[in-house]
Amino acid sequence: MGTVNEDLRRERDKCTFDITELTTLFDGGKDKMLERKEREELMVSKREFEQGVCEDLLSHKGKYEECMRKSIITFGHIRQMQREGKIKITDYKDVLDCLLGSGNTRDGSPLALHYMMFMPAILSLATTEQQEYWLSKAWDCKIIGSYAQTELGHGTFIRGLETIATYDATTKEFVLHSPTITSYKWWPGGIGHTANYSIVVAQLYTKGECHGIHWFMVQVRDEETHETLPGIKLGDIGPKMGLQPVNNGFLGFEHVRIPRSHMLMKHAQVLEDGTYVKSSNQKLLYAAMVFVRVLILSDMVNHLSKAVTIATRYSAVRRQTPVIKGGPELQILDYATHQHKLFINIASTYAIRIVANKQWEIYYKVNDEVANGNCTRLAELHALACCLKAVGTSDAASGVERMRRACGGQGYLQSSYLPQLGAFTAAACTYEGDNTVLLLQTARFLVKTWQQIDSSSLTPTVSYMKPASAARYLDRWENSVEGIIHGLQVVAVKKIAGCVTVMEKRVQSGMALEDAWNMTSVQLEAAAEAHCRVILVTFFFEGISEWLAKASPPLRHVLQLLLELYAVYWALEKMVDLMKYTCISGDDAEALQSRYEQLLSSLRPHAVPLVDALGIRDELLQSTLGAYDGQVYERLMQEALKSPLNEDRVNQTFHKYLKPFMKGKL
Ligand SMILES: CCCCCCCCCCCCCCCCCCCCCC(=O)SCCNC(=O)CCNC(=O)[C@H](O)C(C)(C)COP(=O)(O)OP(=O)(O)OC[C@H]1O[C@@H](n2cnc3c(N)ncnc32)[C@H](O)[C@@H]1OP(=O)(O)O
Ligand SMILES: Cc1cc2nc3c(=O)[nH]c(=O)nc-3n(C[C@H](O)[C@H](O)[C@H](O)COP(=O)(O)OP(=O)(O)OC[C@H]3O[C@@H](n4cnc5c(N)ncnc54)[C@H](O)[C@@H]3O)c2cc1C
Repeated sequence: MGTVNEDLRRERDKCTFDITELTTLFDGGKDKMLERKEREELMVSKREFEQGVCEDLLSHKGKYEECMRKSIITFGHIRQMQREGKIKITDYKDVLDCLLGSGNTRDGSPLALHYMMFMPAILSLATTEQQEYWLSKAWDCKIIGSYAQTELGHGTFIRGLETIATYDATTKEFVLHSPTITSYKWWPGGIGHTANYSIVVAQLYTKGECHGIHWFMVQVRDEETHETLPGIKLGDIGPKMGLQPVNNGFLGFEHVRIPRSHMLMKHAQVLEDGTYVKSSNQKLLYAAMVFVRVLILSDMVNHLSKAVTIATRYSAVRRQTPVIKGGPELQILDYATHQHKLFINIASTYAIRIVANKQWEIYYKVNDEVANGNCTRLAELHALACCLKAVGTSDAASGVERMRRACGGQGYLQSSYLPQLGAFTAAACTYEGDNTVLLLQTARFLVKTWQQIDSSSLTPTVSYMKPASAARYLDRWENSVEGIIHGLQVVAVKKIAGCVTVMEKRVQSGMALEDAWNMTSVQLEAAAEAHCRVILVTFFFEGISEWLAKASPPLRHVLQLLLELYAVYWALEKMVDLMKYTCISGDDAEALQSRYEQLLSSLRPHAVPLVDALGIRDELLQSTLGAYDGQVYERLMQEALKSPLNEDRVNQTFHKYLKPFMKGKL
């Protein structure tokens, strides 16, 4: 729009640090930042995007069709980069990170699953030969894939899935069948109208024996006509809370035959004669889910970055209520309550980016070990990915909701883009494993770790449990980031130990272990969350320390404030636990509260620069409230005028219904 809003300009004039320096750290280095900018420039410079209609105003069908048009431009570009060797399948995590960050459809993409689940599942579950065959086709988009695991009857309990794959040794084929309505696949993204292949999860039967769930490549549509293949029943599941164009669908099979080679056989195999060869570790079959949970944490950074950018810029522009009679109205960013809403989420954005990067490092390390036959850290990785996916998506979802409220009524408008971000993050709390269920998986690992604490050496992410369980670990409270980490560690350990004690008592009183677990599961979920808080603050602390070593003094100061705010915020949030389990005193708690308020004031001048440094260009932010120039009122009006209801001065319903009603004729 041109001129920058005066208030926003003033905020930027006061900036004390080099914004590009921070963007470079956030992006993971200068090269990565330049690559991202170049990629985004190419994507948004495509004129075809401009010709589109506003997606928010379209029907369910219209949204799908418009998003398909846009996605093809995006993915055409990605394919071009891949053909030119600029992105490689070997850096698949980077590819996904880039795609998700640079996605420029408003409400998801029908091709999202192809990249987010179909290809990762091939990478995790297919043999080298299968990968060579399927990945080259998928990577080049010669085929488009979906991932069909969840069924109408079962999402969480995957061992209870009902789809059957029976091996027929005479024809060397599997026969896929959906025996009940509850066995219909329900939710696979892209299956509605986009994908022509899908990875399907089904109970494997061979030689009359069931071997549990396995993963199969199934063609569902003709490659030329896109017509559904015989025996396949599929369709769209209808409008959702958000992510309309993701094209989630249903899928059923009536005795559909696929070749033996279409079972993904990296970990377990069915030989030609029907002999089943078990995986060295059956949980390796769940590898794709672990990868995607790790990916989801990275994706939360994208959504939260957008939400805090929108809300912070808007809060600098928005003025409301003079504090001194007759004085100017304050920028809402100056209210401490508002800073309390905003700044923790800015800090969370940076924290989740750092933690997500650290989680990727662990993921690749453990994966390398597994490839060499060492599965020692598999359970730890699973527990880590589960709790970080659960707490990360939950923090992002509540953060986005807080940002929506921070924008008052305007945040409720689709044109603000906050409702869509809310729908993205809400969905992430459910998909790839409901958050409660995932936290209980982590709890299971923590309980086992606690029970073996004296007899075995602890893996790195739980190594704090041993020292933190010692009576003298925290005999003096310290109000510092390290002190808070120690306090949170003690809370986590005592909560886990408490759960074990409660369960043991319940079992001793005659309760079955399963019932004791269920009855204690509210506490178990909280214990897993407490452990995850330790991980989040610790990884953020370690990651910021690495950034501090590279940063110039003015930036260092701001990063330290951000880290401290994050730690103090969570200490205050968890004060009841700290009071219960550690030696923190009422005076320490008061001092922390007062420090928190100081931190809000100290961060106030840096708020706009901190979100500018996230580097989201307007075309990707797509928000009336969050654009760089802060011309919010002009944009709001411009978007409102596009409403189809404004096309007629008098809507036909006036004559048809309202007028007769007002005249008492209806
Ligand atoms: C890139 C595109 C660009 C586009 C650009 C343009 C657009 C830009 C914008 C685009 C934005 C995005 C758009 C939207 C995309 C939407 C994506 C949505 C994707 C979501 C897909 C899905 O949603 S897909 C379905 C996932 N559905 C689940 O996720 C089920 C959960 N349910 C379980 O996952 C199991 O059911 C559960 C609980 C483990 C129990 O499994 P179970 O019953 O077999 O196991 P048990 O509990 O008995 O546990 C037995 C022992 O196994 C251990 N163990 C268990 N798992 C283990 C593991 N993985 N690794 C190691 N160990 C493991 C455990 O710890 C126990 O260990 P121990 O015995 O030693 O204690
Ligand atoms: C937007 C979106 C996209 C999706 N995309 C795909 C896809 O592409 N492919 C695919 O296969 N699936 C997909 N899913 C499905 C998703 O993976 C499942 O919805 C998810 O795993 C939860 O399963 P469910 O819906 O059966 O919930 P349920 O398992 O029925 O859970 C319902 C409630 O019961 C609780 N609960 C269930 N079991 C337990 C337990 N053991 N202990 C305690 N509480 C429990 C849960 O916490 C939850 O609150 C998608 C879902 C969404 C929303």
